[in-house]
Amino acid sequence: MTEIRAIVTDIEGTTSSISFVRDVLFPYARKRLPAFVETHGNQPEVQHWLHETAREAGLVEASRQDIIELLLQWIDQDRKSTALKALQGMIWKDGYAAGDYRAHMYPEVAARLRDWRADGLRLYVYSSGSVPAQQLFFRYSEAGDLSPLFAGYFDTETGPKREAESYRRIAEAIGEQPAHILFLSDIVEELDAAQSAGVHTGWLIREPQALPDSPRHPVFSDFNAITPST
Ligand SMILES: CSCCC(=O)C(=O)COP(=O)(O)O
Ligand SMILES: [Mg+2]
Repeated sequence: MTEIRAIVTDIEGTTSSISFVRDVLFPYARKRLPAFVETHGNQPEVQHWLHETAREAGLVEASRQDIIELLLQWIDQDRKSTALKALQGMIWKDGYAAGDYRAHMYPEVAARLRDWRADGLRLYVYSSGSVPAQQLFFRYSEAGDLSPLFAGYFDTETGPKREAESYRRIAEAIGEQPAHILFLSDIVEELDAAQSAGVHTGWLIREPQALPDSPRHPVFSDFNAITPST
């Protein structure tokens, strides 16, 4: 492997469990979204994302109630909408601040991120969650405040995670050739896209998931199994 200088990691299913996102964060946002939109719907940033929601759905004239219904459907469908993710992030902020939950981290993740930083690697996040949501996630993690370990965050405003161009943009933004970057994810289509852009890949397949017969990316059962060559 060429020298790896930067690691870009996904969150859900990679650093953290899918069930924390689906069973804790999503229901928290779902329950509070109608009141949040009613209370904060006139704030410019919230207004912007409500407008983007309607635009994404192709709705020309949508009432606030229509948009709320749509967003609730999208939460149930786990739609990776940039607008939904931005609004969810704003709602989650209160839950973290109140101590209602802390972000799940697989047990080895924090120590391994620290090792990589100590080895001089730069760490980044690329997730469908909005950048503010990612920052909260690592700041209020079960393993303490991990946010100082990261040099930057990318969300779907950079582009969809299943498109190669998004990984080229990330490489450019962090000032590295794709060949010096390792992208970690649990989703093979994201890894395919990263590989098409020339980025190295690591496929996190955690127990009890079965290993594929002939995986098209290097497979790791956890972060301890990853040794980026530097
Ligand atoms: C940033 S925390 C919330 C994660 C989230 O909403 C999500 O959709 C996770 O997607 P990922 O790209 O990290 O698999
Ligand atoms: Mg994932």
